[in-house]
Order: sequence, then structure tokens, then C-alpha cells
Amino acid sequence: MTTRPYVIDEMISAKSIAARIEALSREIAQEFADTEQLVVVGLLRGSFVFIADLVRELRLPVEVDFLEVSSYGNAMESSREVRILKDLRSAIEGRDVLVVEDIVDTGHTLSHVVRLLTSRNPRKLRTIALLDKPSRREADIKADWTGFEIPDEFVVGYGIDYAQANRNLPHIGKVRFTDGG
Ligand SMILES: O=P(O)(O)OC[C@H]1O[C@H](OP(=O)(O)OP(=O)(O)O)[C@H](O)[C@@H]1O
Ligand SMILES: Nc1nc2[nH]cnc2c(=O)[nH]1
Repeated sequence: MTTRPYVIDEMISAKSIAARIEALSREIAQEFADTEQLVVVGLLRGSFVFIADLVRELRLPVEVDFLEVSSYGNAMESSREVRILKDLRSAIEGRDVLVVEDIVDTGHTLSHVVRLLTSRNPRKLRTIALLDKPSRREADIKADWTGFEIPDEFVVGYGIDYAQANRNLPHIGKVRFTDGG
């Protein structure tokens, strides 16, 4: 796929992300203090970096599982149709579940996933998103924990891509197009 020329301006440093994850992990550990084992569900692909850092800060017994959903493909606009590309390996009925999302934008992805997983009757289901763009919301949903609220900018890095590139940036950056279009 061809993309327009762009540069990436740093928006949230790797250090700020690490500090925020430490604080959020303490809150999550309190919320699930009585858990036998927390199933931490990462939404692929964007959350793979966030979930890796988050579970290493969580002082709880955890199992890690992944769900792959896609709504954007390589586009910058949500298709608003959420497709399940890979389901969980584990059953979650009667279990504690934390859904880990990289970014909530229109909210269609998270809202679809919460509906799907709630229908499987977990004991408790909570959600966390590293980033939230509240000004873009179309579905009525907010994650139980949010790392950072951000303005309406197209962001990349720390797991998040633009046309599959930039997932390996250690910080969050915003995409700035340089062709004036
Ligand atoms: O709130 P929404 O408007 O639904 O957008 C948020 C979703 O969009 C991105 O996923 P994408 O479909 O790009 O897949 P990826 O995680 O594999 O990059 C992102 O990772 C979120 O899951
Ligand atoms: N890469 C990327 N994907 C998104 N999906 C929803 N919002 C965004 C965004 O800002 N950047």
C-alpha cells in the first residue's frame, strides 16, 4: 500500500507511558485483589506492546490470551464493521477478565468486544485503553481505565500502526503529513 509522505511528532514519551502503566497496574490489582487468576485479553494487533508492559507490572496471577479484531485494515477511517479474526483460546465463563485495548476512537471495536465477551458470562469484566480520543466517539463506551486522553490526531507507535509501519516506536507520536494535502 502507498501512503502519503509524513513525519512523526512525539506526543507521549516512553517514560510517561511507563509511569502511567505503573499507576494503573496498582488500581487494577486493587480491583481484582480477590481473583483466582485474571484473564488479560489483548486485542491484536495494536495492544501487543501495552499488554506486555502491563502484565509485567501487575502483581496478580494472570493468564494472557488474545483476540484479534479488525475494523480499520490499512485505512485511517473505521469501517464500523468489527470482524473477529481470531478468537480466545480459553473459556471465560465465571472468570475475571481484563480487556486491553491500545486506543478507543469511534468506540465500535471496544463496544463490540465487550458485548461479545459479556455474552460468555465472565464473573467480572473490566476494560483498559492506553489512549482515548473522546471527541471521536460514536459508540457509547468508555474504558474503565484510560492511560491518556488525546485530541483528534492520528497516532502511531507503542504497538499502533499506520499501514502496518511504526508499531515498534517506543513512544506515541502523531502523524503529520508533509505533502500539504
Ligand atoms: O474505536 P475504534 O474506532 O473502533 O478504533 C480502535 C481500534 O482501531 C485500531 O485497530 P485496527 O483495526 O487498526 O487493528 P490493529 O490493532 O490490528 O492495528 C486500534 O487498535 C483499536 O483496536
Ligand atoms: N494508527 C491508528 N489507528 C487508529 N485507530 C483508531 N484511531 C487510530 C489512530 O489514531 N491511529
